Amino acid sequence: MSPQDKLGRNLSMLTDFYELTMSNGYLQNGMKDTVAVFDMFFRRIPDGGGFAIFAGLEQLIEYLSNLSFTEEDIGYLRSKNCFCEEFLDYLLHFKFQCDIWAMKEGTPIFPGEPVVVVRGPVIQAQLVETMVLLTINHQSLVATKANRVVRAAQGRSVFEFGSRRAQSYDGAVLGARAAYIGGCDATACVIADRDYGIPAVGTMAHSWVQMFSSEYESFAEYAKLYPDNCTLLVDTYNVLSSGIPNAIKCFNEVLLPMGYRPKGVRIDSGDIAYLSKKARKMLDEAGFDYVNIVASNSLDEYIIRDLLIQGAKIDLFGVGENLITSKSDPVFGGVYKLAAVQKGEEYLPKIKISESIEKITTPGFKMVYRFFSKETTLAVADLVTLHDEAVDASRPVTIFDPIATWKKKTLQNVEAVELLTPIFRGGELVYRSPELSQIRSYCLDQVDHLWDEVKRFEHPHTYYVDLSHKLWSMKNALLEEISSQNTGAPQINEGTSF
Ligand SMILES: Nc1ncnc2c1ncn2[C@@H]1O[C@H](COP(=O)(O)OP(=O)(O)OP(=O)(O)O)[C@@H](O)[C@H]1O
Ligand SMILES: O=P(O)(O)OC[C@H]1O[C@H](OP(=O)(O)OP(=O)(O)O)[C@H](O)[C@@H]1O
Ligand SMILES: O=C(O)c1cccnc1
Repeated sequence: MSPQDKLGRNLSMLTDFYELTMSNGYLQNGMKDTVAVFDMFFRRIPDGGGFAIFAGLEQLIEYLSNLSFTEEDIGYLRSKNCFCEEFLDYLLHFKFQCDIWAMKEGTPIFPGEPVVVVRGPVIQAQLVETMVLLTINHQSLVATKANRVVRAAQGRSVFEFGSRRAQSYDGAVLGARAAYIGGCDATACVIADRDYGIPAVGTMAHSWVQMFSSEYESFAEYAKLYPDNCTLLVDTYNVLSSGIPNAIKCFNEVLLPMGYRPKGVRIDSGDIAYLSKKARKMLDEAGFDYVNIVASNSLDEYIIRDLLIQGAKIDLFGVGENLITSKSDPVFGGVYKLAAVQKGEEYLPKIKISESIEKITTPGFKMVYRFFSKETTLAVADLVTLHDEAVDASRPVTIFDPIATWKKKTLQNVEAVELLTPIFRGGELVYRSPELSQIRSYCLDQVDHLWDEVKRFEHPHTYYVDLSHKLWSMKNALLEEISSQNTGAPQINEGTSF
């Protein structure tokens, strides 16, 4: 039987066709065992935010640990009439051999820095591109969005309610996982609880209320069944003249006599600020000041922020479609680029040229450090270095903007933390993913170590991601070399790659 993921699927063939044609080509060109280094990085933070959250590593590990090809897969590939038998045999006996370094899940990440580095035989390092990008792009997108929503809620709980509007199964289940990493407290998605241990929660739908001859009866029957977990949906008919009075009646006549404390009411339409304030007053006056008010209905970080500015009395937010699809900015544009090729003991840097400066890749086999101020404990800058370059933070470290090089900053009294952790060595897994709840706590803690200026929604401060002097010099030398080779020749075209 072929290895499977949590939903019973073998995802080894989830790769773009060109990965296979290139890998087949590398083999036929005698380059099969040439060691290449690829970086995954992203260029733009969704929603104009100041940082993103790295997520999806566990699913990438699962995929890479299970990477193997069945006779059926090989038969299918053979039917395409473009792969040589040697390549098909290579796939049939595939054994993963790459080294991988990655950020830990939950780490705040910034444009331009490698978040995953893959080093290994190019035939393999090429093949895994699609899944590296797919898993990390999706979950980082949702974790980033969730973290925005959670920050807007200012300490109030956020429940992820998005399964029904997610883009398919993995969008729902792994979206719930990513949302939890980003700081959501719970999910409505049952399988996400069963398989990932994300607390599953729920209230009731309008259909439940509509199924009974009266709103009160629907509340009373629900309360009798679930007395210790009773949140009533109060907006099916009229929140203030019907829903809240019936909820109070149900609490008094059903739950209190049973010896239970009611939990909450949910408002899912109308002017949520206005209704929540009125509902709070009514509940308080009836002696239920401890009953939570839950709000839902196409919420996002901006509406939540606005509701709180309006003084809405909401204890808990249920957020679905805008979170699970990251509707306002639904693409996390992480890319996977060749950075170096090993030659003997050396790494030949590889660069991808572009007309736009930001799109020129940073060559070389690299490492990323984050500097934390020992005084404030806040993150002050990231430094991308060559992989084996030592960073001595015991002395002042001068960093500079890699484009506007005159912009310099000297960091003193800082601690340097290596951000890329070894995940695979020679194809062997050397990393154990923490429990999901630990990843979530780590994420929230790391976000606490960012400056408020980086965290604001509008025009956040651009966090420094600089290159070490060695790396910057190497990149510039390469650019000089390329431009001198092109002297007299037509302009360097977009797409020129060395
Ligand atoms: N006080 C408020 N300030 C800002 N946005 C709000 C406020 N109250 C509700 N909203 C948001 O306004 C939108 C209202 O959506 P919509 O026009 O569908 O109204 P509705 O109340 O859901 O109507 P319906 O009764 O038909 O369901 C939702 O995204 C909701 O979160
Ligand atoms: O609006 P979202 O942020 O996506 O949150 C999830 C929504 O899903 C439910 O509505 P739906 O109309 O699907 O079912 P219902 O009949 O229970 O209201 C729920 O009442 C929320 O409004
Ligand atoms: O439990 C809920 O209240 C819920 C679940 C899914 C979607 N909307 C609401």
